[in-house]
Amino acid sequence: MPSPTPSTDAVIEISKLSTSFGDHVVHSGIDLEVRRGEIFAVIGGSGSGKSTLLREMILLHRPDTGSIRVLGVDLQALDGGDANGETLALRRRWGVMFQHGGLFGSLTVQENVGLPLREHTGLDDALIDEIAAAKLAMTGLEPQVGAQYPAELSGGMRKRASLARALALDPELLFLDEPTAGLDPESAGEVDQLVHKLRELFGLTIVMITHDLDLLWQLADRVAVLAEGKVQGVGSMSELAQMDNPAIRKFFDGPRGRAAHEQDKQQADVHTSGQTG
Ligand SMILES: Nc1ncnc2c1ncn2[C@@H]1O[C@H](COP(=O)(O)OP(=O)(O)OP(=O)(O)O)[C@@H](O)[C@H]1O
Repeated sequence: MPSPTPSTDAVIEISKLSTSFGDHVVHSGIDLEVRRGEIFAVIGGSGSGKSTLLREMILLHRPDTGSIRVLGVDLQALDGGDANGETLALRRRWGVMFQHGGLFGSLTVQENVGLPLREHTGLDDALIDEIAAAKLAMTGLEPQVGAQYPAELSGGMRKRASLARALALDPELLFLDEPTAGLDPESAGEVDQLVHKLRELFGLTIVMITHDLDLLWQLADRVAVLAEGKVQGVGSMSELAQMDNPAIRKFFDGPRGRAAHEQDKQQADVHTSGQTG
């Protein structure tokens, strides 16, 4: 269930952001704000620049113009690449779950989860293993999974392991790139519940890119719609569903959009009748 009272304290502030690849303009003056404690989703058609925006927020790509502040730090002002102390300090305050997991095939699951701790802390191996095991448990994986290799896991387990790694350094901010893509509905539902639990337990701010309408209706506090290089609208799914903007309407009026909306309404009805009955 989306949180009804997210804080207004901004964790990410994006202003007048523009990005091009050659003469292909991907972002043309994007303004966005992500507030502390909210689950914020970015949606848009294929090629609308969602992944590029995510990459810009985590210092993997530099926009042409505009500014991005993450956790109070102006990313454009950071200098010196990854070796820079301020960059490292910032990187360890966020966790990223990449679309395809991004796990190293030659390392066990536990070694993968412990990797950020090895890179960013001076902790000894025994303690790193202990923390990695705790993170795996947090994401609902059995202890023996730690000794397995990514190729031995199901898609849902790989997502969980990737999430465990993203949580290794107890981040304040979590980026999820298509967290349920490629999963069967049951596994997708489990990831959905897990993300919800993480936010409830740790007050994480979560930014996700997703095409998953169930996830959007169930989880997102606010959603930004990208199209034609611009943010076409920002709001809760219910608010967006009311907006009279062709790019947003296209999203909601498609068959999948209508089906998901119907499902959400049914759930709301069940919830309401449960409360009053
Ligand atoms: N490194 C790059 N070099 C050249 N063009 C790129 C590069 N990265 C992205 N693009 C282009 O920028 C546009 C936006 O890509 P991006 O991956 O951000 O879109 P997206 O909204 O995430 O799409 P999808 O939903 O299909 O993943 C696309 O046209 C893509 O081809």
